[in-house]
Amino acid sequence: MILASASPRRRDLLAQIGIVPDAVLATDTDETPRRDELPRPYAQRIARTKAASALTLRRDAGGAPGFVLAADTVVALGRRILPKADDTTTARHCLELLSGRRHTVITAVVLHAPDGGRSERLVESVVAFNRMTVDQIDALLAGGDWSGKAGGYAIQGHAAAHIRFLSGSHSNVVGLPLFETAQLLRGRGWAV
Ligand SMILES: Cc1cn([C@H]2C[C@H](O)[C@@H](COP(=O)(O)OP(=O)(O)OP(=O)(O)O)O2)c(=O)[nH]c1=O
Repeated sequence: MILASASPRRRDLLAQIGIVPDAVLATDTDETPRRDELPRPYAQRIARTKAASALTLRRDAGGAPGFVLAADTVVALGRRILPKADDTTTARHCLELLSGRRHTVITAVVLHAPDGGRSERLVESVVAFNRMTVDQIDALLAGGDWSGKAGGYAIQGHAAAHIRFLSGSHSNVVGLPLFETAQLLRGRGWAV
């Protein structure tokens, strides 16, 4: 199996259910949303692109057919896609928007099977942040675990101290919904 993701979280989550990919391929996918693109179609498009790129890379390298798994996680505030935070300004902006509100975390999972078949799932969780003070947001930013995370926070990190509600899958928020991923794999003949 190839995991088409640079995310160490996805590797750890897969390991949690006993799956160790044979290779990890970070694809060079342009994750810029299209104009007026909505969160669900966006997550699906990006996950499909990551999977297709990994498939092409593997074929070009003459690799034998196998499973290719890709995912994309998006933090959505209504119809709005929050960015993946790569700097404190972006992370602060996200946290100010999320403070005191509920939002949706969407992960699109795409699985290519060795026989050429493809399966997909779109999984959603609802997360609610308590209202945060400026000092609390500053402390979260100082923690640094927001870096590279959709919406500028990590539920598995310091932000958990401010999350009062989660409905749905926790692993979905961290980057790979394990129950649904296991279902996809079983459906294509992988014994999970
Ligand atoms: C909301 C949230 C996101 N995240 C992570 C999951 C994803 O790794 C990341 C969203 O970006 P993604 O583009 O889904 O993934 P990535 O950039 O880490 O890796 P790749 O594109 O190579 O597949 O944010 C958390 O770890 N915790 C959280 O609470």
